[in-house]
Amino acid sequence: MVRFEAVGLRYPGGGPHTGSWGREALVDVTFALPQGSFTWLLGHSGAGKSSVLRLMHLALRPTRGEVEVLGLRTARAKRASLAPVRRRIGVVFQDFRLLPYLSAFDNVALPLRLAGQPEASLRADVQEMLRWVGLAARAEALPPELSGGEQQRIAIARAVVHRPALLVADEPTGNLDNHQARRLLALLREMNRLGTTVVVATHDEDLVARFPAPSLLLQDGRLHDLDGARGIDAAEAPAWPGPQAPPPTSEPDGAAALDTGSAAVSSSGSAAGPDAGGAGDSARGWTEPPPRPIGRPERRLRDPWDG
Ligand SMILES: Nc1ncnc2c1ncn2[C@@H]1O[C@H](COP(=O)(O)OP(=O)(O)OP(=O)(O)O)[C@@H](O)[C@H]1O
Repeated sequence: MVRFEAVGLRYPGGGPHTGSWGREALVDVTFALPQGSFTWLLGHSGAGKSSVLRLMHLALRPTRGEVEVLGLRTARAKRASLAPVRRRIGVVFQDFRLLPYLSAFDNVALPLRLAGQPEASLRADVQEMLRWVGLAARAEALPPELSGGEQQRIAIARAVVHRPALLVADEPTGNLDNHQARRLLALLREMNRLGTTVVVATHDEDLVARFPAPSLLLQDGRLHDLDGARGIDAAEAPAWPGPQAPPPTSEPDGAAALDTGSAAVSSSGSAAGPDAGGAGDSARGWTEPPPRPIGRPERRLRDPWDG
């Protein structure tokens, strides 16, 4: 669950060491997203979308109010308590944030290594993910040797390889063509169907129309229209076992997934056309099959394109 309560956020202003603060980038933002929900985060440039996501993945804390993520109230939490929660969050940054001196493989492997997964099992998981995003052949490439779209796909593979309980994505389709964007969304919806809470900030209205889901709309740092996001009913969805068993204290039971868009995913799959899998795709970057089982069988991702 993600909960914002009367959140205000101010960035330091007036330059370094001046001690002054700018105007509030977020003002009285209040909402709650149940575990397992899928939410669009909408708003014009500068409205505060990235700021909301930074609070969600614990890169920032609110200057007032409370932000609760995966059971942790972050506003006054001890620093040491943030790290284990961060490890359960996948982040797709607007500017990718790949480590330029690590290969594509090592970038994707990072969350698994941080979680202490043995190298032997880790190799298969990373290769699986690289295959899925169509970049298995570029495993040894350094990020500066990859195109913008390829870097974005590596960033996406890194964000989802450890099956996070919460995935936040900041304009994840910005460098992808329409076909790749639809496939990415199908993957995110499939992860969501399995129980991951997903929040996607975007300007892409076509994508939002294609994958309808509750949305949060920001205007000048204020929540404008909750569009039902406050009232998501998460009761019916299956529990998400999660790639890393959550620490016992971290999450109330009953974590549930809301499949608000499985029909949209399916129809998108068919809309992708007869070449949605197979050779046609590898030319465009994404290959079939989508991720084969990673980890225990019950944690497998189903093929989002199998209708
Ligand atoms: N590091 C920062 N320091 C100072 N002000 C910032 C910082 N980051 C964002 N802001 C300000 O906070 C406000 C919200 O910015 P934010 O990046 O959250 O918007 P956004 O909706 O994500 O925009 P975009 O779609 O262009 O990425 C803006 O007024 C911006 O100038």
